[in-house]
Amino acid sequence: MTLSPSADLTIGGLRARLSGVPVLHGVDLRAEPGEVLGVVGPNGAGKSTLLRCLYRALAPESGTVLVGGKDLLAMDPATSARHTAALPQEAEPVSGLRVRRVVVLGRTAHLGPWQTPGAQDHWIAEEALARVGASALADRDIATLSGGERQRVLLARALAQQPRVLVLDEPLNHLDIRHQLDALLMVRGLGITTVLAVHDLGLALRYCDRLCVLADGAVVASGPPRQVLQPALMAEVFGVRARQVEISPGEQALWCEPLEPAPGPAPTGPDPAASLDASEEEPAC
Ligand SMILES: Nc1ncnc2c1ncn2[C@@H]1O[C@H](COP(=O)(O)OP(=O)(O)OP(=O)(O)O)[C@@H](O)[C@H]1O
Repeated sequence: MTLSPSADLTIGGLRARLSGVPVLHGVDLRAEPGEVLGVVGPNGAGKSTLLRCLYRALAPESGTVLVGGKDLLAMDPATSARHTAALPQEAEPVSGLRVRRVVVLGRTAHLGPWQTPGAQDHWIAEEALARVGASALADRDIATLSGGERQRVLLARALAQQPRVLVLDEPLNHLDIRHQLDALLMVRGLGITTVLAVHDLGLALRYCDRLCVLADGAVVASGPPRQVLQPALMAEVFGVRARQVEISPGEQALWCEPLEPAPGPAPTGPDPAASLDASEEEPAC
């Protein structure tokens, strides 16, 4: 791995197991300050497992995670929460709490043991809600929100945490296309180092500064999105034929189709084509 003294996040040799099964096999990764780093890969590649190590939901078996040069894995929970904040893929269920209160909870990492949030904490929470376009939801019970609304509120909570590194696991889940684009542009505009697991490779191509491709728990490629999402890699890792298409000067879109037809149920009964009499006329259309 190339060591970058300026990197905000440096992951070295990260190995993790789930239920005793090795899932990450020595992941090396870095993100520069303010960079949006997309983590992509097929289902089961280990993206969520990697991200869970970054927000301390999972203790890796070995390896290092440095945030701003400091050892994240050695930090106490509050210190760690000031360094990384997360939007987990399966956001924990919360009910009976108003949205405003949920977002203020993001300030906990900045408060003393018995300290209650002050005016500045509430102001930061309101600003975070505004950033994700969810101010109108502030007085709602979080349990009553739609999936996309809830996703935006939990993103606001992560922003209110004011971390050095933001860890977002599939933040676009449940969001309609407009809110997906708003969320990506908002994240890019924050200037916070962000690690983003994302399935939509077209959006990853356009909105991430760099991509890391995971397959079977190992990094198989990383670099600028246009260099990474090349046909050979797309075929080998994702099983698709892909091509980058210039849609306007400097703007690429990704076109994909399966390398071979998707597996379907085996045909049953007589072959309809075989029953056609060769002399039968084609129906007129
Ligand atoms: N509790 C568990 N015990 C054993 N293996 C697990 C457990 N949880 C997940 N796995 C396996 O670990 C691997 C990585 O899972 P992970 O959720 O990190 O993948 P992912 O890349 O985020 O997938 P997806 O794109 O489907 O969300 C998968 O093969 C998954 O089946």
